[in-house]
Amino acid sequence: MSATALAIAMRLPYSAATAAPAGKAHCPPVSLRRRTAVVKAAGRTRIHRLIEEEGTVLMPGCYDALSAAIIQKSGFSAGFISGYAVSASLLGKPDFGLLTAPEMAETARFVCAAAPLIPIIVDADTGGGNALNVQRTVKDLIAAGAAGCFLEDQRWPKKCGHMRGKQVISAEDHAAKIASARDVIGDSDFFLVARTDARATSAKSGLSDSISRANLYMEAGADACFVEAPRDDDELREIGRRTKGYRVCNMLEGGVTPLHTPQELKAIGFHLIVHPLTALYASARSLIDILKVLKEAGTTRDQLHKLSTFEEFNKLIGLESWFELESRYSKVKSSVEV
Ligand SMILES: C[C@](O)(C(=O)O)[C@H](CC(=O)O)C(=O)O
Ligand SMILES: [Mg+2]
Repeated sequence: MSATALAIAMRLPYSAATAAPAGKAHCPPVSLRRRTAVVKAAGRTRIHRLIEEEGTVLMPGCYDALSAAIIQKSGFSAGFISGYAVSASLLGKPDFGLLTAPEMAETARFVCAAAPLIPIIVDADTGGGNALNVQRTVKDLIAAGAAGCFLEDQRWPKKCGHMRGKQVISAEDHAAKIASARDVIGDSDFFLVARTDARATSAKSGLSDSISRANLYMEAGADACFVEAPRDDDELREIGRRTKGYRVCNMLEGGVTPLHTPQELKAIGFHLIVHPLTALYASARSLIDILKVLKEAGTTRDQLHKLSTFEEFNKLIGLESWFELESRYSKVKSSVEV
């Protein structure tokens, strides 16, 4: 029996089943590791605390430093870096498995620095490969300052959860990836969401398959599960009833899942509500509209109300604090010269 299968059969964290034999051991004994896992499951990350305080946490998706700063300024208590949106903004390409894990980690560094007051969960897609690649990806995201990630069970090259043509890897292989992520997270303040895309693989059995997968991934060490792309309210309710632990719901404008408020989703058992594309679609809409004006009229002077003002924008990115810094160090310089 493989280590993963053993871990799953024994309902142990994968790490416990793969611990080195006594004598060579560099891992704590199984009993200790299990206890550690229990303590972590009780949840001591920023995201656990937010869920405990707020019940449901509404997380808009961002795609760069500026959109993250605006999310923080708008008063949201957490944010999400959307793979779909970064693929679009950084590469100008669809969510089709083209964005790489290092590109996302680099984006996460800029985003987390631009919104330091709120925890940011990152879309890690499939984690960049197998269980070993997952460890590198998660380490890079922790180093970038991220507060957690989503890790999905699609076969690479993946696609946006609401597109056709998705495939998934075996449940056991993804459980191993979740266990491997859990091991590398250790004591870091990092929240692990296991996503399954199995709903789309069969109209008949997709929902029950994705619910069993979500529960398996929870046992492998995830903090929350995310069944992607339920089709209607009955399916949302079934996910709320039959999956374990904290649950993520994806509210994609134009996707296959009906849109709901956090209160409505709370009532059926969801905790983290992602609006991954609201900011991206709003920016695209407003760019399309104003650039049309500029192209046709050759000026924006009659449409200035559609733009952020010079003052408003400079305030948004904290210009005054940079003037203050500049003057502080100019004084130091001039006193040295005198
Ligand atoms: C959440 C998501 O993974 C993302 O990249 O933002 C996407 C977006 C979406 O289409 O809702 C996904 O669901 O695959
Ligand atoms: Mg994604």
